[in-house]
Amino acid sequence: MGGVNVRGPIVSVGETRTVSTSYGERDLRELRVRPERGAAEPVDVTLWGDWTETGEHAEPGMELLVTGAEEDDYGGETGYATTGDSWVVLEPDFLVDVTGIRSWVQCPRMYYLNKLSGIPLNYPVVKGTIVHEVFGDLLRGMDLEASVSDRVEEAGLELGLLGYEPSEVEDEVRRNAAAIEGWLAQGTLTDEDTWRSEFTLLSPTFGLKGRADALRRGTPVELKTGKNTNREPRFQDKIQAACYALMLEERGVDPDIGTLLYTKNTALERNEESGDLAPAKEFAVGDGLLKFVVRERNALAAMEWRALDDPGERPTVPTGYEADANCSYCFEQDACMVVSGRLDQESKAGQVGSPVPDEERDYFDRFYTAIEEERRETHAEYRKLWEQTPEERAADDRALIGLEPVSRTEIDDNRWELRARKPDDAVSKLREGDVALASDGDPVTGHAELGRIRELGEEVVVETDEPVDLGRLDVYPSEISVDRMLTALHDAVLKGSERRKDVVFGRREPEFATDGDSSTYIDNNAAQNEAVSLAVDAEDCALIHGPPGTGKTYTIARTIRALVADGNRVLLSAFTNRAVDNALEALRDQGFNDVLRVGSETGVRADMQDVRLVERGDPNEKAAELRDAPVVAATTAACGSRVMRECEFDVALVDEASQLTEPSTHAAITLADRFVLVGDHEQLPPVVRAENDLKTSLFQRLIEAYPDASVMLDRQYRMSQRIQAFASAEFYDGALRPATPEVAGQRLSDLGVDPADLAPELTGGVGFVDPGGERDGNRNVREAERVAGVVDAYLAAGADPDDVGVIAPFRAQVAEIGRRTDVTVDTVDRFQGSSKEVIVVSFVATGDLDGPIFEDHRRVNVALTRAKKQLTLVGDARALGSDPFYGRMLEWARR
Ligand SMILES: Nc1ncnc2c1ncn2[C@@H]1O[C@H](COP(=O)(O)OP(=O)(O)OP(=O)(O)O)[C@@H](O)[C@H]1O
Repeated sequence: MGGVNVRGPIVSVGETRTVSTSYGERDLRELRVRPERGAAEPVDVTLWGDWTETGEHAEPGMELLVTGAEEDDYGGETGYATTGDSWVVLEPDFLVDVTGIRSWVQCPRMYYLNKLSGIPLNYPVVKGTIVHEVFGDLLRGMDLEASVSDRVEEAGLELGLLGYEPSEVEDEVRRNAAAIEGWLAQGTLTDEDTWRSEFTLLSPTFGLKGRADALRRGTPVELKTGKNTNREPRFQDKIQAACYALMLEERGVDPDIGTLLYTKNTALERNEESGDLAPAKEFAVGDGLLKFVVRERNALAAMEWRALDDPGERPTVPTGYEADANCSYCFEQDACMVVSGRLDQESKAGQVGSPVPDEERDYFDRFYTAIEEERRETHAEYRKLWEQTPEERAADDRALIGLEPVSRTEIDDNRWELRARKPDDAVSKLREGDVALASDGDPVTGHAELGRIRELGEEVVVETDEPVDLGRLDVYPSEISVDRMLTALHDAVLKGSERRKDVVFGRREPEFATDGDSSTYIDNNAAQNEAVSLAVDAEDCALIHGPPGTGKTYTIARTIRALVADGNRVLLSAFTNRAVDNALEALRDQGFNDVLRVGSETGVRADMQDVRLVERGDPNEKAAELRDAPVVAATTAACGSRVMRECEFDVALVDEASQLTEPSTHAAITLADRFVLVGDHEQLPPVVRAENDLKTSLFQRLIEAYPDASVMLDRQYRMSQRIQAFASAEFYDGALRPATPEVAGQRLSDLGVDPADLAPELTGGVGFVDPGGERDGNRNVREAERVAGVVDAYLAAGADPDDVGVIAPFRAQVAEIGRRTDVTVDTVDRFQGSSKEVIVVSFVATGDLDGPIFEDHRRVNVALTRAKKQLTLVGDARALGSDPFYGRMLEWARR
């Protein structure tokens, strides 16, 4: 490709004109752009021919990329023009999923509706998934019969919920698989190396991402479980395969054909169907088609840009008029009309139903925008994969680089175990159990596979579908939580009970039954008892505010037992797997075992595996397990899965609710008639990247709106009197107290440590140490050394290493300290929800205060409330003293 690349924000957009050239009449459109991403002086860029259509979607402020442009100087001023080799891309940083383009070319409104409603649980979807799995198995050389029965069994739960018997599904899958087998057996397709299944592709140039079903000799193959008796592939299917071809071209492969495999064709009866029954349909991947794909992608990206950046009254959404589609043939027509009618949106299909009240419509619009902003931030994370050098990415804790591949071993299920040696000092955000991008060293243009991290010690162990020489492991910024927030928002407004909506949308105060029943649930803690009563009596919702160590988990377990005893079916949910499992453990401790844990094998704690719902098995049994369980426990993320969205409950109880965005909370509570939220809005808020309404939890909003629907647990079972005093005064109006004299009077000496062996500032419950030193970026080496010294002093005085923990505000400092000690060192976010006998906090800052721990006092609250018997603060007294809040903290610590 010759020419130059021009990239930058658009300043102005001209009109399309037709001019006579030596090639005849041609259209052109001029855009003014600030190249070098806005750093350079504006220049004119002329889009020729079909690219003028992309120009129609362009608006000032959008980012434009033109590749292979040629310089032209009209009237003395240097400008650029597209050539025959050029690509024109609008908003290249907006990463469109290939499946999104596929629905967009059918109808832009279908793309929008799919985004809102997600992938529902229905038979074609489940069957499609099974056939895809079988396809992958066959490519990897597995026996057909074995694969079919294995994959059908694996889908047991979903099939059961849909009322299907394994034998009928197996028959149907077998018939579909015959198409695959027949095709694989054809001719020369025996050389294994020419095949790849499930290929993850990311395109920085075209702003595309996706996962191709398979590659055959470098050309894309897509599997469709429907029929197609035309000679040609269906248009939208072709577009999908063409997207993958485009991304392959960017990597230097030049696919000239694409293949669609319509597996249902082999299942058709020849005497009843006419037409071309061959399952495999190839098409030529021409330049014209690829350019069409890019133009469609540009139209989509422009719509998404307008949804956020056009100062219209409501976010722009597609109406369907953009497409020349016939709505009466569309499968989505009903859903389309309902969404249009209820949300009062313009739609080609028309509207049914009456609009939801204004406050709900406004809420929908506001959160739709907030979620899309978060999507943009997520895209910015993807971008770092190619914009940052490997070293920058490693320094940012987003990658482990310089791994030395040790082995690649095929394990059961045709999966691969990759092993590599990790350089000693490498740290990152990655944790065991995470899904990450494993690559040969370059995650974008090299060979990369998504895999799950099994071990993260001296050796890194990752499991993938295909073998990779493991040279680098990257954080993979999944869009799934954004997608799930959107479906949860859709469900919250368009589904479920009116009563819940009345409370959530501020139309009615929550109500409570007043049947005079004054059962005692907990006899040694009045606030806990009141909380259980409130939850049991709630006709809409109850809010339980639980400061650190106040027995939230204990109260949750007691509440669930009481609700079940009253005949309720309960959904137990929380932000993290850890909190869900903790609550289950508390239930077990209270003698209640009738629970079902929904979650992946790696997500669920080892001692809860026995109550975990295994999806594989007999459909009827599996469906009954889920439908009949009195208590189902799952993270809020799992509540957004297509299986959980089919479930109904009387009450949803959500722990860690103050860490959830409103839409993520909806994912759990729309599944139930009533809900109970448990949290503490004085601790960590929801973790989101965008600065918008997602930062405030539903818990916080409701507790401020309906204080009468809440109870604060005010007795804490964790900290000594001395330790809890500051948090109580600063965050809980002085209302927090030790639950018992034993809790209040805990001391270091209870651990067998003799305070006489320690410097005075390391004893007495709370202490402060100023090591001097200098903050350097996000670390302070001198302070790290001193923190390690403090830890050593506690250990030397007899403390058990398991009883000591260190909290630091930045991962760099965590690493710095981690190198010098073997006790647990982590950030505040990782420490929320846990505690230690002795905690040492490193503040890092010198001079002035900035950085995450200092900006948000709620983070400090978490850091200061993890210790039971001794809390030692290490920092620069001058820096801390420069702020009133930290000044008070210093005073307390030095007392
Ligand atoms: N009413 C009670 N009587 C006796 N012990 C209790 C009571 N409530 C809580 N506890 C004990 O106090 C400790 C802390 O309780 P729990 O783990 O439920 O706190 P939490 O509020 O969930 O903590 P976190 O702040 O970490 O979320 C546990 O050991 C628990 O058994």
